[in-house]
Amino acid sequence: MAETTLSSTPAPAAGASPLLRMEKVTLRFGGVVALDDVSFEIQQGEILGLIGPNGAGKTTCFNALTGVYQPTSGQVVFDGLPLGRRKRYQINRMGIARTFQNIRLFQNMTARENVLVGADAHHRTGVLSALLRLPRHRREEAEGHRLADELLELMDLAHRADDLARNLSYGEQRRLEIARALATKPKLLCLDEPAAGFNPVEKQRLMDLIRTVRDRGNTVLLIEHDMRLVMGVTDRIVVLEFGKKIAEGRPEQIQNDPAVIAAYLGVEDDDA
Ligand SMILES: Nc1ncnc2c1ncn2[C@@H]1O[C@H](COP(=O)(O)OP(=O)(O)OP(=O)(O)O)[C@@H](O)[C@H]1O
Repeated sequence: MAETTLSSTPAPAAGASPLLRMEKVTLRFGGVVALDDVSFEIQQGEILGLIGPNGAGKTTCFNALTGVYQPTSGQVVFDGLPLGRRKRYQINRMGIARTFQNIRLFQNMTARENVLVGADAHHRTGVLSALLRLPRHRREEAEGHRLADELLELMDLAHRADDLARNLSYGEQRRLEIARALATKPKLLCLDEPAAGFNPVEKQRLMDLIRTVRDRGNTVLLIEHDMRLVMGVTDRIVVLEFGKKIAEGRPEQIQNDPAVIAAYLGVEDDDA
């Protein structure tokens, strides 16, 4: 068995508590063990990459921490609270937002309206105050519009604000998804293959955007197949293979880890 970098993972700052903890999470689909006793932490303010060959369990991991699936055993703790059996919208309100591998926008709504849907999800006032146009609702509405415009600007989409989502280019739609997720004011933003289908220039731009998002105070969990992007933008990386965590560490450690190299080359790591 090749040595992994588990022991060389940088220790969190003294006194810091992780934003998210996966604690011995196992998730089975019938006979398939999609996640097998997986534990890792995401520290506040870091960009963590989640990588692994096809079918390794990355998306299942996202699904476990956004409430799409319940772990068969183990638990996810976010901001000090176990997610338990909370529903997706409740987890979103706790501060976890995500984008999807396949773009899921409201295609017949404008870019701004798509972002406003995200902002609305965060509003505290209900239908009655909306109908009565109570001051608190009006304030939330104005704040939602301000935030939508700020996020469209951030994602370089201000000039597309009034265009229907379906008329946006592929890259613009991907950035709009990120803007919509950010509109829910998440503490943790989970990006599922945000660079899929991007050319090198778009990938570089996305790396800059991810850094900007972190600099705004978000923590980022990134699933991505493009190794240059992952190595270039993440602080730490967790590697899965066949549902198990096989390594964890800084990009330069992961890049040279024999178990990771073996997993990607599809050879036995004893032979590597
Ligand atoms: N809803 C489901 N029902 C049954 N099996 C599933 C389901 N979702 C995922 N799996 C299986 O769990 C395993 C992990 O899949 P998952 O999609 O999490 O991998 P992944 O690392 O995200 O792969 P990719 O990089 O190809 O997207 C695979 O064997 C997959 O077939």
